[in-house]
Amino acid sequence: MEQANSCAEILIVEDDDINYLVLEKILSQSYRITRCTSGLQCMQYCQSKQPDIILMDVEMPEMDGLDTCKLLKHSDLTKDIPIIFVTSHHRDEEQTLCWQAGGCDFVVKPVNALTLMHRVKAQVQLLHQHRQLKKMAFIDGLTQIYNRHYLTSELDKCLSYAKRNGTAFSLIMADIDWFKKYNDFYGHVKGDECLKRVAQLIKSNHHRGADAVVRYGGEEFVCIMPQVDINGLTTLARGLKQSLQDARLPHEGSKFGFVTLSIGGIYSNCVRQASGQKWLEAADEQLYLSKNNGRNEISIKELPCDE
Ligand SMILES: Nc1nc2c(ncn2[C@@H]2O[C@H](COP(=O)(O)OP(=O)(O)OP(=O)(O)O)[C@@H](O)[C@H]2O)c(=O)[nH]1
Repeated sequence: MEQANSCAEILIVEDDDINYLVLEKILSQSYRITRCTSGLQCMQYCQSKQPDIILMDVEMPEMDGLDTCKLLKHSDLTKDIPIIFVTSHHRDEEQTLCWQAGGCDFVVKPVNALTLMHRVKAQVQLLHQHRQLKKMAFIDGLTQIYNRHYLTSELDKCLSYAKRNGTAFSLIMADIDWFKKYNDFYGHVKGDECLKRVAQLIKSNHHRGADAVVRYGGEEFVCIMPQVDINGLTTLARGLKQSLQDARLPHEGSKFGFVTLSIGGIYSNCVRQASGQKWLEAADEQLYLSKNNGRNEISIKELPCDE
């Protein structure tokens, strides 16, 4: 595999050196180029790292470009990568096979440099727009952290990944205490300000890129933490409680005098239950234990495994 340049990453899957060099010369001015020389190598590469776009040769020994494309489109991890076929086939039925396999476009050999540049540029633009829209759809307008749609979309995927790899996973559900009284005392505008501050405090408690902080409901938050075990979860939950204590956001309606969170934590040191719904229900139970224990409390439990 060879790398060059910056910006979007284009993976060129091409077994022939001359053909590869032609494509690389056209694209390497504007994009980062990676090369795989077979369908199998491409599959392996994409499991660990997903390129922005794939330029796929159709004819390759062992696994051809069409079969490679079909396999990529079957995996959650790779199904959204746009695949442009590079084909010497001109007939309609051969080009139809490219579309049917899941390709988003194709260029014919011998490759016209201008056509290739424009086809790739169009896909890169679509990709940016798609990512922007996805980001907007997944961000909570008030707090600017992830929203419930994000959780619904990502939690099961993260859990399946953890289950496949037998790794740890933890989840926190946290709810601001007596928030109705906060709104009643300070008004909704200040209530919104408080939600923003708390969201930022929760976010700044997490330093790993894999963690995600979500506004789950009105004054309820969820943190998902891949590869975090009981020790990590305990540290993070205590850190969260402490950061609220340090911030001391005034709350006249609370017996503590400042804004606090009731926290429910669920962990599995080796994930076997991949249903996000089950994790959320279990975290909710722990959260309500914390509420019943007087609030500003942490309750943590291992996820019961019913498999
Ligand atoms: N300002 C503001 N308030 C909100 C928002 N979303 C939900 N709330 C308020 O959050 C309050 C939640 O009240 P409850 O569910 O009774 O819970 P609580 O008062 O926090 O009581 P405990 O959870 O039992 O400690 C309600 O008054 C909602 O109106 C929001 O976006 N902005």
